[in-house]
Amino acid sequence: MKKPVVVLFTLLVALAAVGLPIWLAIEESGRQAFKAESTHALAYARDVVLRADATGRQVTAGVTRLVKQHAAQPCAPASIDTMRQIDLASSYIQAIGYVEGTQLVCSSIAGASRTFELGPPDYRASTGALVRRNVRFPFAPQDSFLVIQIEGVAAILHRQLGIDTALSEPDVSLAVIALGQAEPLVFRGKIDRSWAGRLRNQRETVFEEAGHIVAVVRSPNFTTAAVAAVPAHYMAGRSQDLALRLVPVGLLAGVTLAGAILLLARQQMALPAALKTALRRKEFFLEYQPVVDLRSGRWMGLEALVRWRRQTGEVVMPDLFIPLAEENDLIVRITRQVLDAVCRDTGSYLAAHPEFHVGINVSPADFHSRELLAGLQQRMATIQARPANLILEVTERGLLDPRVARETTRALRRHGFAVAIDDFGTGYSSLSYLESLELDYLKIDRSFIEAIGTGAPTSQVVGHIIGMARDLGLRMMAEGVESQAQADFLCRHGVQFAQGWLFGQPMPFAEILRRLAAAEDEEAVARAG
Ligand SMILES: Nc1nc2c(ncn2[C@@H]2O[C@@H]3COP(=O)(O)O[C@H]4[C@@H](O)[C@H](n5cnc6c(=O)[nH]c(N)nc65)O[C@@H]4COP(=O)(O)O[C@H]3[C@H]2O)c(=O)[nH]1
Repeated sequence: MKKPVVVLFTLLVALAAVGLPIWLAIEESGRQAFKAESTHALAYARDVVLRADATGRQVTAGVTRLVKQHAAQPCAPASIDTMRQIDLASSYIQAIGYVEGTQLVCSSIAGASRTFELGPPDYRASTGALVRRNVRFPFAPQDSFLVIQIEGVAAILHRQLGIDTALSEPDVSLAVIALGQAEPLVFRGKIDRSWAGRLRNQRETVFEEAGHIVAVVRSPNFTTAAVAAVPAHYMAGRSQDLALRLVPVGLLAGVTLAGAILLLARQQMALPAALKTALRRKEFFLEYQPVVDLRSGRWMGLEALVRWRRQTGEVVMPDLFIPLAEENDLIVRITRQVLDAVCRDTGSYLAAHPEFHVGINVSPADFHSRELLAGLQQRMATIQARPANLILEVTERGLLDPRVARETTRALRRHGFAVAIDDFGTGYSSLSYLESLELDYLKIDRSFIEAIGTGAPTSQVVGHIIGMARDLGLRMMAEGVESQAQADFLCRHGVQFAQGWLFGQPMPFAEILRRLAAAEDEEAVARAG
């Protein structure tokens, strides 16, 4: 990616990193405010259900008592006395009386001396009760009453009873609704007739509609429901309060995140420059990992692995900087320094041990560079080693261009260098393509070695790779061998060489020399004994 694109992209990501937590904080404030107002509305609706049910129970009890005791003479003085007792004992029933037709013929209010016209009922409930929503009496013309008539007994209820809650919040609307009826039994404020329908089969529900947070709660005892509607501006106020607390936290998190992104991006963008400086200061050094002959257990070679020691003392591993060096056209210069280091470290050992080899990783750019072969020849001559001492390890990525791959591998081998295909199995090289190349070794990637004996889908792949290498007449090296079981499996299946932590981790060449010398001493002792 070009630098301006990277800068623009980084800035966009940093901006998103600031904006996203703020947006999330605002969203969360809204969500929490809705939750709080839902709880608020539900509390009112549940309270109204409790009151409505208590009213219903008192009405049923009053009616049952009157019918049981005075059905024969409902307007006799004894019945009027019972009516008055019911009145006094009940917290919700205003008055109770006996009805004939549409007339209240006697009641706890006026005894049997005065009758009152109630008018026709508004509807008959599913329980058989007749309901009049709006009855006025001549002695209290300013008030209207709810009258529930069961078995000839009428209970007179004040329309505010049951919804005389939330007095400190008069803009909260409340209602008791008989399910299936369009008009509420009692209500205050603005109630939409369709709200009760939103209950469906649920016991309670909450939703936001028409500028209100609406809660509807079904009565567990009667075919009624209570509705409470809290104005949405309550939520806005609460949301603002929450946002005032959450947004600064979001802002802080966003700015920290954006700062971290910018810092990382700066470091990333500074890395190519740092790599150039590292090349100038020669900050790269090598560690070597032993490669063993699986049958004899002897070390028959090494793989050179580059590391970068920064001025701070920090050692950077190749997985982090090789891809960057490849992207920034610096890899050929790094390979040059790697070759110099290999010659410096191993030169005299290789000159004295013609059968020993060192594997060197070459990137696609090295493989395409004309200077690779000449540079190798010149260095081998200087240290008086044989080209066969070096194995050039190239990944499938480096062999993507068939023409270059064929020419380079042929030229290298003609001059005595060995070529290995590295990390085999991670690319897409076909058998026929590999057949057309001149190669010496096939290195089986660590991921397939890891899978041996695990039952993982890739555990079968190693067998196919071994078969393929055999068909191509290539010697095999397994990478990343960590257990004796893996080593035994590979040896049994004809893999000749292996490297991995089982045999030795990458180490400085001085340590390699010490171990090689110790092994030689042991062999000498064994021979003498
Ligand atoms: N978990 C596990 N890991 C093991 C085991 N045995 C070896 N390894 C690690 O596996 C990697 C083997 O090297 P690679 O496949 O060529 O993979 C190399 C190679 O592709 C690249 N690289 C290293 N040195 C150079 C170099 O000089 N030039 C180029 N172009 N690439 C290099 O960097 C990669 C990583 O190198 P390292 O970090 O040194 O990691 C090394 C080595 O330390 C084991 O038993 N278990």
